[in-house]
Amino acid sequence: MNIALIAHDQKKKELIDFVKDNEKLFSKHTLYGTGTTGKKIMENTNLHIARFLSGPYGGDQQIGNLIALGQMDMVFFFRDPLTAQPHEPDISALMRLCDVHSIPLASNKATALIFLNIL
Ligand SMILES: O=C(CO)COP(=O)(O)O
Repeated sequence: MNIALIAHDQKKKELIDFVKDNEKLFSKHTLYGTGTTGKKIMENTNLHIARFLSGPYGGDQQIGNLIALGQMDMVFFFRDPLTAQPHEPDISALMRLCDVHSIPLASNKATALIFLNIL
């Protein structure tokens, strides 16, 4: 599967720990990420992440493009609901495209844990 990994700054540690804990499962898939999230996951695991731009600079939109093209199977996007994001329209657009194309989106760890069953 093609899987996108994205986290806002306050959620990066949570996503990195989650990916580390499940590294063997994730290693079976092709992984994509926004710039900083992808970099930090690669620094903390042996996984390769195809990185796009950082979220505020267009990374969310680039991942949305792959969703629109039917080239993304699952999205893990640990969002920070308590901090205003300058690129909120891009974030909404990414989540909207997941709904338009019926792509599973885990926006928090509880959902991500359930998604593990189908990795
Ligand atoms: O802002 C993001 C998602 O909206 C994530 O971007 P980074 O991974 O570059 O921090």
